[in-house]
Amino acid sequence: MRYITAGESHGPELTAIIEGLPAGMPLSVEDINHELARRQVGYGRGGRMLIETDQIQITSGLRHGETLGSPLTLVIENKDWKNWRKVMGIESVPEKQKKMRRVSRPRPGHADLAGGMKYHQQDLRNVLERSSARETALRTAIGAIAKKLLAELGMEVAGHVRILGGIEATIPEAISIQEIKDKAEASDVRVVDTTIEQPIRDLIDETKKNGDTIGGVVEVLVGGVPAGLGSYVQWDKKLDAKIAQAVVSINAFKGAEFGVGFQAGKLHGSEVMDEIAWDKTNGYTRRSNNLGGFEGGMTNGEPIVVRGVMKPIPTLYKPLQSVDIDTKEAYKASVERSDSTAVPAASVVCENVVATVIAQEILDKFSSDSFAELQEAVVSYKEYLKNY
Ligand SMILES: Cc1cc2nc3c(=O)[nH]c(=O)nc-3n(C[C@H](O)[C@H](O)[C@H](O)COP(=O)(O)O)c2cc1C
Ligand SMILES: C=C(O[C@@H]1CC(C(=O)O)=C[C@@H](OP(=O)(O)O)[C@H]1O)C(=O)O
Repeated sequence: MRYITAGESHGPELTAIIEGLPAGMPLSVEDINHELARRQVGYGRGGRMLIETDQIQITSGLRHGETLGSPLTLVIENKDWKNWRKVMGIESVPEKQKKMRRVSRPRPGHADLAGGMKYHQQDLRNVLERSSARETALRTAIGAIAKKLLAELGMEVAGHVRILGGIEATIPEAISIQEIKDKAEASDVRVVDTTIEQPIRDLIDETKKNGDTIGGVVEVLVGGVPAGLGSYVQWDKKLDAKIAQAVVSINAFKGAEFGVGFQAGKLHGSEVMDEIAWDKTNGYTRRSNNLGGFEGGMTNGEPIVVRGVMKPIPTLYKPLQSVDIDTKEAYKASVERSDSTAVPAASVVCENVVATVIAQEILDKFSSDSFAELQEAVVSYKEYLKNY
């Protein structure tokens, strides 16, 4: 399964084309809209989310609630477009109009300066429109389809915020993936640990008042994944590496780790490796899941546990020092309407990009022209694993 996304943040709409979904998979607009709505909420977001009500239009690849196996086209309208028609029009316009909302003082941490230099652009809006995380609405929509596919095959995905602006959540050890899902859903900062909800909201308010921003760490868990997805035989077949790429490709994400992750550098082997056990009902199991479900670039049958770190939002209402690209004089960076933090929303994006990579891997491994064929293949593979 492959996909491509298109669309500017303040253009008329966002579009994605997905190819390689099996035919006959049940899918509804509601499945996708639910996920889009989850991405839009979250304490700390700016004014844009009050304008948009992201809704999917499916213009190909679906008939009577089932995929056709042909390319699926997704469209999301940008409601804000009506406020930007003059700035974002596709027709040629007089020089004066071209300068409307021109950006010439690049924001440190955003794509503005590097993008302007690379693409020979003198209006940095031509960079920021596409580098904006508005695009993550589409990746969430694609992930919603992936999640639907995974759910039909008995795999569940949950995501939550572990750290926001330095405030860290404590997670009970025995918590199930379903509980994480439900608890994170019930909170506008998407934390499972209710004791830190208010302190986080207070910190976001304080940060916003100071014209500053905060980042954090999100965690995604995937349960029910069979052992043997991904491979050690070639570097680019390693599934943990593909997931890491997907996580770090989310705007503002700077790193990914699995299981104990970077802590592994401080621990002994005896504290990290997951001891192997076997019983008749479940086949092989592990006594711990320190490696986050991966060995040799392959799933090992334990839940996948992956975390991503998001840097603070680069646009600051109290802007940092920059340089005007016309005069080369020192100026404060430009200020665009912005979020104070988007970590809760990004936890939803993270769930969805991870789900997409796993769905891609499953569609690669098993016969999947039709959904029935895929289901049968997965059931029989799981049975084989149990008897291995
Ligand atoms: C859901 C989400 C919302 C974001 N909102 C903003 C925002 O309002 N303002 C901003 O400057 N950056 C925002 N970002 C981050 C920028 O898109 C990102 O920093 C920028 O594209 C540069 O890419 P990089 O940080 O990955 O290097 C957001 C990111 C995500 C995931
Ligand atoms: C539009 C979204 O996020 C945007 C991501 C973003 C950025 O620079 O990445 C900047 C802001 O855009 P605007 O200036 O239009 O408010 C965010 O709102 C979205 O998540 O759908």
